[in-house]
Amino acid sequence: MVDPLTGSSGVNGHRIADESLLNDEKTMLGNDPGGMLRATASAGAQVRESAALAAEVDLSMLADEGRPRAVVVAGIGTAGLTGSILSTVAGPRCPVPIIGHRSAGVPGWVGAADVVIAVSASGRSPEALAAAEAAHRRGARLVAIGNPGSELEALAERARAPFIGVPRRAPARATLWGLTIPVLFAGRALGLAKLAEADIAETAIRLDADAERCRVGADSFVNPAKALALGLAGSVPIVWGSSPLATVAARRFGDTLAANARYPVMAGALGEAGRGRVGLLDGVFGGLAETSRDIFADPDEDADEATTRLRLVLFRDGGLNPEDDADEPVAVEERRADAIQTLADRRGVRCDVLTAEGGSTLERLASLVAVPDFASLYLALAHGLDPMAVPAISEMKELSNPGPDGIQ
Ligand SMILES: O=P(O)(O)OC[C@H]1O[C@H](O)[C@H](O)[C@@H](O)[C@@H]1O
Repeated sequence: MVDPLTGSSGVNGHRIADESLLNDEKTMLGNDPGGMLRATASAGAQVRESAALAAEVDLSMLADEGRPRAVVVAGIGTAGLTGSILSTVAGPRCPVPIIGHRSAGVPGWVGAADVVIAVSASGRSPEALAAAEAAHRRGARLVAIGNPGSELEALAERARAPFIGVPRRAPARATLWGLTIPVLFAGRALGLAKLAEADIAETAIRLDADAERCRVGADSFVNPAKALALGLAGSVPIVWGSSPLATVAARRFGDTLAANARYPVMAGALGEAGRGRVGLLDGVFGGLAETSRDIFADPDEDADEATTRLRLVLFRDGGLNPEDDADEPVAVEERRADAIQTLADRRGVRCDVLTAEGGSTLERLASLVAVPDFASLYLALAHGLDPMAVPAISEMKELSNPGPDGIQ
């Protein structure tokens, strides 16, 4: 139990990342008592399990009244990210707006013509519960996704709305795939997202293969997640995505780096960053920090540890195929991605590049999420931090929720 009066209680770990910890399997597992590594390695299994669970639920009533005016995906944190994923999979030509709603309830305009997808891993976030309630009250079509036996399930039952139960075995942020697949099933039932069984299977296979490459026993030389984590150690990471799909992955990495490794991160779309935030490369953590570096020094041996530097992680999409019907031609995205690498290079800001692979949107997204998910855990573990227990999150909840007697 965290003592709310002493803000740093429960916080331990080392300020400087210790590379040797990442080759010490026993210590790593000891620092991960909640099993975040195991939960993250289950991504492929989550995809298969959720697909089987979602297939058992009759979602036909969602499409009964025809195409909705809008779809609102309501949920917070990881649950909220599933809305961005649905919108990415539905693609730029989706005829219906798909809107993520990350605060309690639903937007004021939601009514009988709309569909609300309420998502909560625990099945009890006030945001998703209020959304499900509001959807029911306003006569919107509702589907709820989350922990079986939860308040959310009870609410869905009362509203006579379909509920897809996703067993909760880990914190929400390690259940991304378990939550995502049912949201995509709902999108498919509405005729808005293409989701072939083969794409689901291929995505699960890719997640399994990446989990294998990133396994705890594989050392930093062959483990892409450990290598990425060590590159980021001690830096201020900037994570930019070259396309809408790559930006979803970039934001996900921002979330996991913050919650698991407790690093401050700037994450977003490269197109937008290019109009403002790219200026960071010239600043005190970027070009200015780099000009003081000894250019003959071994780049991997940073003598000047006191200087905090930016580290750019660029997620490149590359485009699925030339007839991709996105509004922005792939060539424009590619040129912008090349440009940012040149800018970083000119200033001595180091840059990691991850390029999407795979045949479907879902698989390509998975290819950009899997390794960074593990990297966020390894970065936590290199600092001796338990990636699951985040005292600040519990403390925040304690301080901001009313006590049993109603006094805050
Ligand atoms: O998915 P839910 O159970 O509704 O949780 C939503 C969010 O709640 C908490 O704030 C957790 O710290 C987040 O990691 C989580 O994503």
